[in-house]
Amino acid sequence: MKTQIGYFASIEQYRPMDALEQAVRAENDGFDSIWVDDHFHPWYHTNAQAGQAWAWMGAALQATKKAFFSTCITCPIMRYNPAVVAQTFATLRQMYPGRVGIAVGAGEALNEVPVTGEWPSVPVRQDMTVEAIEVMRKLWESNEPVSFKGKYYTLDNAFLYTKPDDEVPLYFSGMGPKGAQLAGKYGDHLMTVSAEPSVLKTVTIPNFEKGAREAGKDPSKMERAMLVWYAVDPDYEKAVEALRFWSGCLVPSMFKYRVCNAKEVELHANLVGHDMMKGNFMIATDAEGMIKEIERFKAAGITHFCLGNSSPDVNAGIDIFKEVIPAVKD
Ligand SMILES: C[C@H](OP(=O)(O)OC[C@@H](O)[C@@H](O)[C@@H](O)CN1c2cc(O)ccc2Cc2c1[nH]c(=O)[nH]c2=O)C(=O)N[C@@H](CCC(=O)N[C@@H](CCC(=O)O)C(=O)O)C(=O)O
Ligand SMILES: CCCCCC(=O)CC
Repeated sequence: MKTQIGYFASIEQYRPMDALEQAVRAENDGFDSIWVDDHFHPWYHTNAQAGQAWAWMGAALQATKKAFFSTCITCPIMRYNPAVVAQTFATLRQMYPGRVGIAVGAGEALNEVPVTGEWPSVPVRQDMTVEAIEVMRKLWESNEPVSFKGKYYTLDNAFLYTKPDDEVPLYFSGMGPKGAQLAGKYGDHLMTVSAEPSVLKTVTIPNFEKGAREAGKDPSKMERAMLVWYAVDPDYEKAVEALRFWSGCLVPSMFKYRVCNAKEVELHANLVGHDMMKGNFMIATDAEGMIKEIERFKAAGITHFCLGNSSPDVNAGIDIFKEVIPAVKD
């Protein structure tokens, strides 16, 4: 499978219009795809944003010409009703044929708790995600009104009047072994996030392949996408520190507990050391260093990169890819 290089235009880290300008620049520099975070509260408090992802996608699709777009990722189970998620992405894909996908996952307390007050366990949220996908696919595929009574969701003669000519490709996020297996079974492609190459090779990807085979699919035809943050700067330590905004994502308890306050996440994020950041993010002083970083994850099985740019000079962090992309594409 051919390697694809995507740009993660963060509307948590950057103002929506700045992220849109980054997306246009990234497309012009040769990125294949643009991904956007779907958040209610952000992963840091100071100078953070949290724009609405679908509103941003409509504007960014219109401002670009050919790049593929997807959220990275949408949780379709609580603050959003899956039928409305299906309607939104069907509309976008009809308007921009071939250019729109969706990535889904079991959610984060940061986004679901502030507006629902609910936070079910991981296994329950994974089960809800699987049922939400069933709801979305029924609506995308049916030529007749759909009635459905599931464990979590109900459709009563629901019909999508606005549909694309083909189905919306669905990436399923799996961070843990069970999540990865579900991704293979119920997703069209895998999405994962900042995992170490050894974990990808021995846990995430084998479980994803197992799930795909259980569903009778050929995993070699499915993408393995990964969101990973990077910073490029001639001063290596400055590049590491520029990734501070995302260091809360490296704290496992942020996923286990009901942490929904960005100020609290920031307190934990500020305690993460440079060693941990160096192991989990891509850090380089020049194009050659970035090429090596991408090759490291390609060797572990990643085929589609969603690269979150946290470089001190954001535009330089995009333009360096004019040199990187031709070198890493097969
Ligand atoms: C927590 C793990 O669950 P998993 O289903 O594998 O992954 C969950 C993630 O997909 C979501 O949280 C996702 O919504 C996060 N996310 C995101 C993910 C991604 O790959 C790329 C980009 C993004 C950006 C983004 C996200 N979410 C948003 O809402 N918006 C965004 O923009 C996990 O570890 N699962 C394990 C099982 C863990 C478990 O059950 N633990 C139990 C204890 C078990 C025990 O002790 O025995 C517990 O914690 O209670 C697994 O194997 O699946
Ligand atoms: C390990 C981090 C997973 C979540 C990342 C996220 O929500 C940022 C967009």
